[in-house]
Amino acid sequence: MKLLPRIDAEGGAEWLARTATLCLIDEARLSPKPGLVDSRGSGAHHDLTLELMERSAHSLTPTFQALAQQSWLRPADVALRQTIGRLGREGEQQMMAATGGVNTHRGAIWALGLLVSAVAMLGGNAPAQAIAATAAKLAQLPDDAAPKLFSKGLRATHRYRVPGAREEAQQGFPHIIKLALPQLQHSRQLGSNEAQARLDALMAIMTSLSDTCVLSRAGLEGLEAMRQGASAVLHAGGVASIAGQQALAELDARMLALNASPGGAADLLAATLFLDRMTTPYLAN
Ligand SMILES: CC(C)(COP(=O)(O)OP(=O)(O)OC[C@H]1O[C@@H](n2cnc3c(N)ncnc32)[C@H](O)[C@@H]1O)[C@@H](O)C(=O)NCCC(=O)NCCS
Ligand SMILES: Nc1ncnc2c1ncn2[C@@H]1O[C@H](COP(=O)(O)OP(=O)(O)OP(=O)(O)O)[C@@H](O)[C@H]1O
Repeated sequence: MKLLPRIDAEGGAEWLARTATLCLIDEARLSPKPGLVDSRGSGAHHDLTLELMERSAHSLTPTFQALAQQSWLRPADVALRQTIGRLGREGEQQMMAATGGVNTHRGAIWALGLLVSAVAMLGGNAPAQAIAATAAKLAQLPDDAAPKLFSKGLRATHRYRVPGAREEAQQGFPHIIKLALPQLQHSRQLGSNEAQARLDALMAIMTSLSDTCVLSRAGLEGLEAMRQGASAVLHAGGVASIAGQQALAELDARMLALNASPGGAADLLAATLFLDRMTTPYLAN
């Protein structure tokens, strides 16, 4: 794998932040995504629009930049964990201020925030697996300053006894490393265009994630519909094939009927695009 040239802390932090924001915007615009906000419309969401998602993404650039600056060449220890926990929570507040109190990117701040920190800890240059493993170390450390708040995601992980956003990070983002990135590369190699390859990567995540957004809104029936529908798209030949496009349209209709939206999968797609840009020179900017 070819890596990017080594970069310095200041320019590196700015570049990482810009790239993370771009990945959020790329994810939001990518269409057609089942149940999610995309350039066609709001999906299963009544309080979200593409414009709001983009405004939210831009509001997070300073947070990502501060995360990168504070993490540059630092080791994974409790002090750094507490710093990035504080910056992440401040980022959530900035997001809420920019969106008028709507949760657009809570899960994305968590996943991308940890990954931005991890790249910076590694000096701005490392393979995807090393970045994910470093982010996992951070996620495993305690953050005693974190308020013990109730959340829908936490309730879903307890009720259904499944891993959620926290565990995905603590395990080193297996849905990105083992499913999404390999699928992205595979679909590109088969000649899919970039949007099709990204949609295939989203499908790969959706075949197995316990997405607490889906569980909170549509229970196990919604989760099963998501997983089966995404498998059907990939088995039909992926989004580049006519049969795959048909299966994707069916999945979209099913998710809308169930009021289900795979927001966790969308966050992990944005994080996948980020790791892809970190390690694919022609996509870097
Ligand atoms: C751990 C987090 C995600 C809270 O998780 P919790 O499940 O309690 O909350 P919540 O339901 O609001 O958020 C979960 C979000 O993650 C996404 N998600 C859902 N399921 C999954 C999954 N299986 N895998 C990954 N992401 C998922 C969804 O978008 C969902 O909205 C995080 O918000 C947090 O602790 N933030 C504090 C600040 C911090 O420590 N930041 C450090 C890094 S910047
Ligand atoms: N393109 C997208 N469309 C919709 N959601 C997305 C998209 N990308 C990421 N998400 C994620 O989905 C989550 C939103 O899910 P959801 O609306 O279920 O959360 P909520 O605000 O907790 O619940 P509710 O809207 O039911 O009150 C966000 O935290 C965000 O991280």
